[in-house]
Amino acid sequence: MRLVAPAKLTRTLRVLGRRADGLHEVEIEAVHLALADTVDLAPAPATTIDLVAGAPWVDLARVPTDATNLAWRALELIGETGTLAITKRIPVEGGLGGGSADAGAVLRAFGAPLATGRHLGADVALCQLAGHVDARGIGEQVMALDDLDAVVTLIVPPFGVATGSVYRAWDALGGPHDDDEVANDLEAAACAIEPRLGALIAAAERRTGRRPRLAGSGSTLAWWHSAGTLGLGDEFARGPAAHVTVGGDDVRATRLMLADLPVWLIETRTLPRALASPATEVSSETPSAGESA
Ligand SMILES: C[C@](O)(CO)[C@H](O)COP(=O)(O)OP(=O)(O)OC[C@H]1O[C@@H](n2ccc(N)nc2=O)[C@H](O)[C@@H]1O
Ligand SMILES: Nc1ncnc2c1ncn2[C@@H]1O[C@H](COP(=O)(O)OP(=O)(O)OP(=O)(O)O)[C@@H](O)[C@H]1O
Repeated sequence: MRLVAPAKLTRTLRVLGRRADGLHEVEIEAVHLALADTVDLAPAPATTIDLVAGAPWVDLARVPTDATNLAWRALELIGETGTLAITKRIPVEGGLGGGSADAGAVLRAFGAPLATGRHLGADVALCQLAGHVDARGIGEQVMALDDLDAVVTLIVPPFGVATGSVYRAWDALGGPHDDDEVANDLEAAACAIEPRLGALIAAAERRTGRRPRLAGSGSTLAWWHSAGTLGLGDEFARGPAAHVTVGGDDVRATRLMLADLPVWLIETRTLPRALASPATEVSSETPSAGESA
């Protein structure tokens, strides 16, 4: 069984405050993208994980292959075992819910109730539901919204940001809020702990005239525009590229230097909820290791 595990992208992320247990109350509107991991699952008496890098920006060294992998934990939670072959395309620690996506895909395939994955992570129910989602509480109270059709352009920096550190920085900064229509209350906190993010946002705004916003807790940045609209369309004509197709939707990517950092520029689009299902066709072509360096 081949499962599609789409990346989640927050459109608005408001942090309402810190609870007594240290977790934060949030209000999130998020979509899922054609940029997706695939999880090939086959029944077996014991669980094993095999990882494949499905895109050159994926750092497999940071993904566990033991019982701490969120896909393995999801299987364990519902009392199943099997071989999991995960093709990672979602950047690791990119704020796009990579681990939660894989766990959510496993839970969705078995029709587990949405509350099942809450102890695996605040984002797991959101990823299990897929499509366009509203999330409240610590992110685990989810509601399906009508599909939202949009093209997005992502900047994937050569570093990740740990979610817990970003929420702690939000507390330390006194809980800043963001008035933008595409608000992310965690952006200032992420920039405080990772100054290269602020430099990338400024360089990206200078280059395109539009400010990209932080995805979730970062480190990915996102514009809700096509690369063409941003004047970046020509970037895809040269240099090493990666190409992924999910349900007929293309994900195209290329290398770019921004603020003296080598980043990946990825154009993708929102994936309707119905396509986050086992029958969806997924394929990818990635350049050789030499080209992707
Ligand atoms: C930033 C978002 O990804 C936006 O969708 C989520 O709010 C975080 O979801 P997640 O990555 O699934 O987060 P978890 O793995 O559950 O939590 C990682 C850490 O982030 C902090 N955390 C997470 C969610 C939340 N509502 N409040 C928090 O304070 C906690 O320190 C927690 O230990
Ligand atoms: N299946 C998985 N894929 C990726 N990372 C996993 C997986 N299972 C566990 N992890 C762990 O989760 C950590 C966070 O990776 P992930 O890509 O989920 O971060 P993220 O996208 O920033 O998360 P979020 O957006 O949910 O805050 C990794 O460093 C890794 O150790």
